[in-house]
Amino acid sequence: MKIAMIGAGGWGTAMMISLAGRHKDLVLYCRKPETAEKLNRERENKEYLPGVHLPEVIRITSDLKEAVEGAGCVVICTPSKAVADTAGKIAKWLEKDAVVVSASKGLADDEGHRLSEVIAQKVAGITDRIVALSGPNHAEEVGAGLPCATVAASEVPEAVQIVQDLFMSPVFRVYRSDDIRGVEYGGALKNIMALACGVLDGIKLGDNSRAALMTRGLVEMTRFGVRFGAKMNTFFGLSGMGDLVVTCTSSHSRNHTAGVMMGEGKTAKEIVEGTNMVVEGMRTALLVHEIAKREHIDMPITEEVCCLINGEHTARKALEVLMARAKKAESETYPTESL
Ligand SMILES: NC(=O)c1ccc[n+]([C@@H]2O[C@H](COP(=O)([O-])OP(=O)(O)OC[C@H]3O[C@@H](n4cnc5c(N)ncnc54)[C@H](O)[C@@H]3O)[C@@H](O)[C@H]2O)c1
Ligand SMILES: O=P(O)(O)OC[C@H](O)CO
Repeated sequence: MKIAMIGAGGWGTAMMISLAGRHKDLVLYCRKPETAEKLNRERENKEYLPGVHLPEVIRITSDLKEAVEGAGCVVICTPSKAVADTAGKIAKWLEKDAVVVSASKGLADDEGHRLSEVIAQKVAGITDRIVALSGPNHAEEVGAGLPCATVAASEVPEAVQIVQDLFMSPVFRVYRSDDIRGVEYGGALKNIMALACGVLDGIKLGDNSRAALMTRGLVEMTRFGVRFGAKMNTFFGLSGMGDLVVTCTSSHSRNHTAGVMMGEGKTAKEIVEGTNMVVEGMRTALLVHEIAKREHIDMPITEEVCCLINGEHTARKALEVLMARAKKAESETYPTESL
């Protein structure tokens, strides 16, 4: 089956390299012709995934029609803010009943639409085989062939089975899930907590406080997801806790790194302008905070992350606010869905 990857950042490139071990019809799409030409010439993505060879079997193009036409599986892996637009653009060349995979992490808009939802809207009438792929998978490690596990989720069982079969390898283990909401919310919201953990590490608050933040962060993520129809158990799996752990602790994480810089006093604007890479947690925090306010969902960590992004609180002030919250029983803070 032909597989098209739309987005040649670190993650799109790493997935292609992983797929190259077992597939022969692979096309990597990048927006700029000069980037496609450079990747073809150098066989290395020096900007987003340096040091990893791009196998010859991967064709690289800046022609979207060439990438999408004839593909049985199209993976969208742009920054979340560009997913809806990208899905709209691929629609006219998309094969009937092709599987479309959303591999980005974030929300589509401040209405709380998930990425797979906006993809489904854009490709309606052509295919309903939409799958979210999400888990603790840093591109640097996947590109280097280190082992990892992830989750493919969809409401369409045959679509999720196709993705599991296509992506599964001896070093890339794929689990199936029918809870696409939980998988997408987990992947989006853990980036907010990674920013917060980075801040905490930036001002050197220690390991105990990081464990507390990650645990309370998981409760907050779960509370939000369950309110919007996700299954609670999904947050305890790879796409929830698994991804939370890796993003809050790994030196590869752009979100954690950005948080460290915020803790050290850099502004959000300075951080975003200082990198070519996407720091999804900033956009997601602002979107989630708006939704949480509107829906009366208690999300104190997200709120403080937004105060930091907007320059309203210092890291010390955010800590003070979180530590001084009302006394309560731990159990009363869990979402109401029973396990
Ligand atoms: N890097 C990882 O380890 C990793 C792992 C899993 C998921 N993800 C997710 O995958 C998505 C992409 O991340 P990445 O790490 O590949 O990004 P990246 O920062 O490495 O690269 C961003 C890529 O997006 C392209 N881009 C920027 N704006 C665009 C636009 N408006 N339209 C189309 N393309 C645009 C850039 O040219 C570049 O190729 C994000 O949602 C991220 O959270 C990343
Ligand atoms: O580098 P980050 O913080 O964008 O995280 C990348 C992946 O989501 C980790 O699974």
